[in-house]
Amino acid sequence: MIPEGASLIYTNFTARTARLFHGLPDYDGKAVVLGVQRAVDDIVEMWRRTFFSVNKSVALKLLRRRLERSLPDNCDVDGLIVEFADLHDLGYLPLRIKALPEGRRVGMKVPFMTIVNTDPRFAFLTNYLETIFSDELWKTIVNATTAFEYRRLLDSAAMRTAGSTAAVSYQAHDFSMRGMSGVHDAANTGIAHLACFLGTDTIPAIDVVEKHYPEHDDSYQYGCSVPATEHLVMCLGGRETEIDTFRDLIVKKFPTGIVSIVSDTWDFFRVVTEFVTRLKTEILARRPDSSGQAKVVFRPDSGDPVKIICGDPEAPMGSPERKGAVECLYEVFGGERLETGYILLHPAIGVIYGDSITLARASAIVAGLEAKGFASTNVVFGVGSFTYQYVTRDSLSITSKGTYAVVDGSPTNLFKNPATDDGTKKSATGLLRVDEVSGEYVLREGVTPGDEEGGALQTIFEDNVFLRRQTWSAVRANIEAELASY
Ligand SMILES: O=P(O)(O)OC[C@H]1O[C@H](OP(=O)(O)OP(=O)(O)O)[C@H](O)[C@@H]1O
Repeated sequence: MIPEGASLIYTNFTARTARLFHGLPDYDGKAVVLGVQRAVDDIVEMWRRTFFSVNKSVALKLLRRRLERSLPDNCDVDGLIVEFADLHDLGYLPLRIKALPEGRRVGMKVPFMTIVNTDPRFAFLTNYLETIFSDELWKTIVNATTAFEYRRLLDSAAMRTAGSTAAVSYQAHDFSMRGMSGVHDAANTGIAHLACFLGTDTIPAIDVVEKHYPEHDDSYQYGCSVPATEHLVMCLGGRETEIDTFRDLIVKKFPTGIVSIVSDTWDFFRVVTEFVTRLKTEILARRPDSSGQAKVVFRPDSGDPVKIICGDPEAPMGSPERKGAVECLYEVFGGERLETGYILLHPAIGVIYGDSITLARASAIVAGLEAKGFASTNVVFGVGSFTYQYVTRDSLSITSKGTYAVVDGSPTNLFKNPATDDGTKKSATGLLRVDEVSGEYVLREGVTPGDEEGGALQTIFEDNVFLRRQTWSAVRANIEAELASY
């Protein structure tokens, strides 16, 4: 549909508005740039595997079959096939992709990526790829922005109540995989959590960062987990002998290090009162493993998370339910009063809650613990699909728009600005340049081709060659710098 004389099309990707994003009350409306490198790698590889490396006649036959069977006959399939035949002869995607550094945060309507064709025969390609780039990127960016908010919440609560953020890298653990849309989705958006935290049960996300953001040091820690039971394990042990299942796990199967045990199979408050009293000697006798820790972590998994952890003010006076999990464990094991004045539970025990956690619930739990005099780091959060799947592309309105083209040799600035919109959908125009001014990314529109070459958007990919690859430690360093400057 584009004019025959079009030789260049230039498009940008941007987050347009955070109106629907659920951040902390002081969220400043920026998006975390993440996943571009992974998406470019996978899209290029997908084209290699399904098109360029397939015998030309076979590739074109498959393409023709799909086009003819899915489009009405008013479409010029022969014309499309000629374009794809030429592309197959070229043998790669003739694109220049520029992006902001991953792990940095960018304001709304400032592009984090631009794409332009490098061969005048394939101007159509730029926006032909709009959908797949959007599809591969939006959720990683939204979830990285959410993970950043969890990190801000937990860092600031830890500083206030524990006097240190040392434990926070492990204080949010990714529980989302079973609630995501397949392995691809879980893995490629699970990297968002790993940009801000180390703990994850989305193991394929570790594979993704190791593959696409490799470190030189083979011992680099991209992400980690701990031994943890599911309800099945507890059910297999039997209701009447549940305490024996706990004892077996604590004493025989995992006599050292961290072990996390789901504890609500029948009666959570019986576990954190009666069972822990009976098992106290065995729990305190456990020894550190290579992590330097020896901790039994109790996992409630039902009820109101805030009340279960912090206590239910409407429960009967003196009842375990009124005290909540942390206070119950404190009564049995004690803890240390930190210099901040808040109490940290004995290092031999801990609590993780991972059922339908949201930023709002995590905030309420942290505040509830603080109000009771307990450090925020007494609880670890299992951040699951209730956080990472309850999002849409509109959470940050991530979109792609063509802003510049060359047609019949003439450059033209493009833009949309619908009269029926409130201005949110108004696009940038012309060639774009992003500069960093006092730590903020600022967009300049309609710049010259020479000016477009400079600025913070850096060429990461050109004509099948990845030119600038970030390591995961560089991504995390950017996240840390963003946290420090918030
Ligand atoms: O809801 P999410 O945010 O994804 O959190 C993860 C949840 O997934 C698991 O539940 P599971 O499906 O095993 O069963 P359950 O709901 O009966 O606990 C886990 O026990 C958490 O409760």
